[in-house]
Amino acid sequence: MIKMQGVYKTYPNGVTALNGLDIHIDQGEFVYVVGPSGAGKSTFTKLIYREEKPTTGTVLVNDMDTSTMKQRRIPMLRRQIGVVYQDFRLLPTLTVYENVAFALEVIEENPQNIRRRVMDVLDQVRLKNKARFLPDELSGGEQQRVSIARAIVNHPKVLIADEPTGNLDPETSWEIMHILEEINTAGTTVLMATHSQEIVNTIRKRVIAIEDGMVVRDQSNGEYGYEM
Ligand SMILES: Nc1ncnc2c1ncn2[C@@H]1O[C@H](COP(=O)(O)OP(=O)(O)OP(=O)(O)O)[C@@H](O)[C@H]1O
Repeated sequence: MIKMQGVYKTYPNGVTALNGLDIHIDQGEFVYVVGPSGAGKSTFTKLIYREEKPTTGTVLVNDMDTSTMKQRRIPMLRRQIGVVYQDFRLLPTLTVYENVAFALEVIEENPQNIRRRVMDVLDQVRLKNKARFLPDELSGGEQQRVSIARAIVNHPKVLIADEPTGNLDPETSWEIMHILEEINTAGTTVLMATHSQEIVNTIRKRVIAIEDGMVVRDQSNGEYGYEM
């Protein structure tokens, strides 16, 4: 369902971030993307939700070719993909409820459905009791759970998490991992870029290691493989 073939990406400043990627990920997989800083992990994920386009090569997501896709089709692609960032990226003046509802309002979902779906998803990330809080009234782990709720409220086929535990303490990181595992068990493909040796070596999944813009390792039940 995610298929990259012969993908190269050179940014306008001349930096080559991806150097011939061939990757195939099936629906329902859980994949860690690991590798040194600057290896191309974020660039790889950005190609999937068409934040960036490859310089050459093809990127297929659910049979849509994101490399040649017309601008007006991008919203349709993004409806199938949820994204979670290291720094949460919540809107600071909106409540927890409003941050999550916003994702549905922009696609003009009807108000009754919005209410039901937002409360369901807040229940899933165990934050129903904080629906009226503002982001800065929450802990880092709670903010990340809101951002996960926002990412999945539209039932995406793919969830991309770019270092979702990067700003969190170990205990909170495990909570986030359990939520990501639950989402994956329900059928969503999860792609997680991470520098956490402990997480990758404990919750074993497929590991794709990228170095200098190339896949140097692709292991099922893999390990982190780098010294911290
Ligand atoms: N918008 C951009 N313009 C120019 N160069 C960029 C841009 N984004 C990333 N790069 C460069 O592309 C290379 C790969 O960056 P990328 O962010 O994909 O790496 P990464 O593996 O995610 O790194 P990290 O683990 O530090 O987040 C780096 O050399 C980076 O400086």
